[in-house]
Amino acid sequence: MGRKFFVGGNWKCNGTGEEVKKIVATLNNAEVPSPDVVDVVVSPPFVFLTSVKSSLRPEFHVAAQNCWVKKGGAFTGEVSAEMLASLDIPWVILGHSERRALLNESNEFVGDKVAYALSQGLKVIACVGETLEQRESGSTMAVVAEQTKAIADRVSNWADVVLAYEPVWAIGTGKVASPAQAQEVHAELRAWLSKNVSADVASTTRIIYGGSVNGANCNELAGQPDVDGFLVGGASLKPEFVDIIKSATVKKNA
Ligand SMILES: O=C(CO)COP(=O)(O)O
Repeated sequence: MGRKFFVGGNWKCNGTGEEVKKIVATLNNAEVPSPDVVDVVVSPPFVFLTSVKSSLRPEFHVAAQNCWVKKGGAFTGEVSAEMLASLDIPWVILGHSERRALLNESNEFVGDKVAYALSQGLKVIACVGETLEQRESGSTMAVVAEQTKAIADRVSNWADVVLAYEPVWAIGTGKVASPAQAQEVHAELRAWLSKNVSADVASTTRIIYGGSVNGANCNELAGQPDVDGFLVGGASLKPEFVDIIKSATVKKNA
């Protein structure tokens, strides 16, 4: 079926210069499956992007955690997609729930960002996910479908998109989705893509899970048929991120 496992590390707003050097050294010294088996992408804060890119082993890649919605210009404090592209930063995370919630990024704004970043040659990790309240009221699928639709309405080529399902209630809480809960939403998202985009996009687009993934729970999650990898927060700052990268072999052997 050819969906290569994908492990992203979202460092969020963490790390000093010294800490970043340590994380990079750990990753550079780790024994991990070959790049034929797993894509590894780490996402440091903007200020560390170029130094991490140049010091990280070449088969691992970097992602920005955000970029501006359109061409750069008089937008103080923002970083544009074309700046990232000009520095050969290959990936960007867009629509993370922390930005949706704290910075009021709407579905439409996130969709516009995804389309613009793709137009500039970046690859996008696009995040969707429901809050606890939404899950408890039974609207999980409606919420993630709406978020995905705002992207699908603006994007025609999905080859450079990875979809990250990150339930808000599982982020940073230690309350990981059960393998069955993750599988259920991933399968429904894939069915949504099949119905609303195309069967081909549904079968080739990687849908990764994020929310309290760690070295102890990654293998069981990776064993789910529609879980194509992870977007890891807290544990991506620790040596156990290497164990999470290794969970790619669970999928390979499944
Ligand atoms: O938000 C996340 C990744 O983008 C997940 O964060 P945690 O792994 O810390 O729960």
